[in-house]
Amino acid sequence: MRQVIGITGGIASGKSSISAFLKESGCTVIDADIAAREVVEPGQEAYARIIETFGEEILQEDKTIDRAKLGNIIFTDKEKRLLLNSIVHPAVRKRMIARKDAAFDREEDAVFMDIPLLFESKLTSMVDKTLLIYVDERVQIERLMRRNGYTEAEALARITSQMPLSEKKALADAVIDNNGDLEHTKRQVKETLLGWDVKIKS
Ligand SMILES: Nc1ncnc2c1ncn2[C@@H]1O[C@H](COP(=O)(O)OP(=O)(O)OP(=O)(O)O)[C@@H](O)[C@H]1O
Repeated sequence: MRQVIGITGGIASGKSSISAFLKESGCTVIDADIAAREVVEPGQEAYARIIETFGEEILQEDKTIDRAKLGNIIFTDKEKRLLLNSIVHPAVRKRMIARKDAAFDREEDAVFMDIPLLFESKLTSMVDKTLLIYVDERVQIERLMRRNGYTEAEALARITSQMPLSEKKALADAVIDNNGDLEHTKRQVKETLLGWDVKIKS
């Protein structure tokens, strides 16, 4: 049975680390953040619509969209934020679905989608199963401080601006504990996938 498995979690909970492991094991992992960047590149349909809507002043000299400028506009204007989302979100979904279809055409058994805001953006209809990468807040703060060079307060501010991982836990089909070392995490992923009848190489 072909399955689409959504990988989610919080900031610095370990989604990318798990995705890298799955890719090394020969799986297709479709990254929502990457798709979101690709659909607004020059030449894409969403790119043209964004310029129509927001004007050429949001372009940089090299004609790419100035994401910071656009971010500032939508940060203070809810209507514009919804408008931008109505352009970008369907394009992202379409792109991810095309990648998934291509993987299934290659006879792959399962496809993974790394979607940080899987539950918040109600994208669960895109996936058959959800895998939550979980860490305790203490570990999350430490890893975020180390990775991004944040102070503890900066790390905590970013964590608390998101839906609590404890809430996401209740929504997920399986929870992977990433508090320990990566080998321990990988073992849990393999076991969970085995339980779902998904075979991966390593
Ligand atoms: N089990 C682990 N043990 C030690 N360090 C880890 C572990 N898992 C992840 N890390 C480290 O923690 C940081 C966050 O992990 P990662 O980038 O995979 O998280 P993420 O969920 O993809 O983050 P974001 O959504 O913020 O980009 C990275 O620096 C990573 O190397």
